[in-house]
Amino acid sequence: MREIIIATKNQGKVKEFESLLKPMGFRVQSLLDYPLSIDVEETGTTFEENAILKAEAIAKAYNRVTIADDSGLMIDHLGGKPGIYSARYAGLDKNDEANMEKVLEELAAVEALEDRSARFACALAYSRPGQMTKTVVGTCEGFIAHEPIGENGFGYDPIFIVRDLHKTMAQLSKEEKNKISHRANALKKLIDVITES
Ligand SMILES: O=c1nc[nH]c2c1ncn2[C@H]1C[C@H](O)[C@@H](COP(=O)(O)OP(=O)(O)OP(=O)(O)O)O1
Ligand SMILES: [Mg+2]
Repeated sequence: MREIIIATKNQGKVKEFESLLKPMGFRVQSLLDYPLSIDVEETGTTFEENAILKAEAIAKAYNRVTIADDSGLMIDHLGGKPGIYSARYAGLDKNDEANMEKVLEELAAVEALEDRSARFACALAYSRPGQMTKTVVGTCEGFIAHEPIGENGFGYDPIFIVRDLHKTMAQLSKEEKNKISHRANALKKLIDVITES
C-alpha cells in the first residue's frame, strides 16, 4: 500500500485528505501522528510557495513522499484578502471564530450578495525525496454569507456560500464538500500529475 504524509497539523484538512485518498488505496499519515514535528514557517508570498516550503521540509525530515496544502479565502471586495494570511487573519493564534468575525465586520457595509463574491484556493505540493516537487492549484467559487450558518467542516466554512449550491460549506456533508471543494479540485489535478510520472 502506498504511504503518504500530509504535511499539516490542521485536523479539518487531515479528515478531508483521509476520505479522499483512502478509497484510492493510500495509507495517510499527517503531522498529527508526529506531535514533535518541526514547525515550518510560511514565509512565501503565494499559496504555492508556502505549500512547497511545507512539503519539502517534511519530505526531507522524514524521507517520505509528502503532500502539503496551503489554502485560504480570497474576497474580491477586500482585494483578495485574507489570502495567504487566512489562518492568522485575526491574530497569530489561528482562531476560526475571530477570523470569520473580522471578515464579516469588514464586509458589514456590503449588502448585496453579488458584491460579496469570494473563492477558496488550495495549492498542493507533492514532494518525493530527491525529486522535483510538483504543484497544482484548485479553487471553489462562492459568496460570503451575512452570518455563520452550519456546523460541518472547519475554518471559514460557515460563512462561505458555495456558488452553485446556495448553501454554506458548513451545511454540506463531508461527501458533498469533497465533490466540489478547492481541495478536492486540486487533488484531482494532482492525481493526474502523479499518474503521468
Ligand atoms: O476547506 C476549507 N474550509 C474552510 N476554511 C478553509 C478551508 N481550506 C482552507 N481554509 C482556511 C483555514 C485557514 O484559515 C486557512 C488555511 O491556512 P493554512 O496555512 O493553509 O493551514 P493551517 O495553518 O490551518 O494548517 P497547516 O499550515 O499546518 O496545513 O484557510
Ligand atoms: Mg498554516
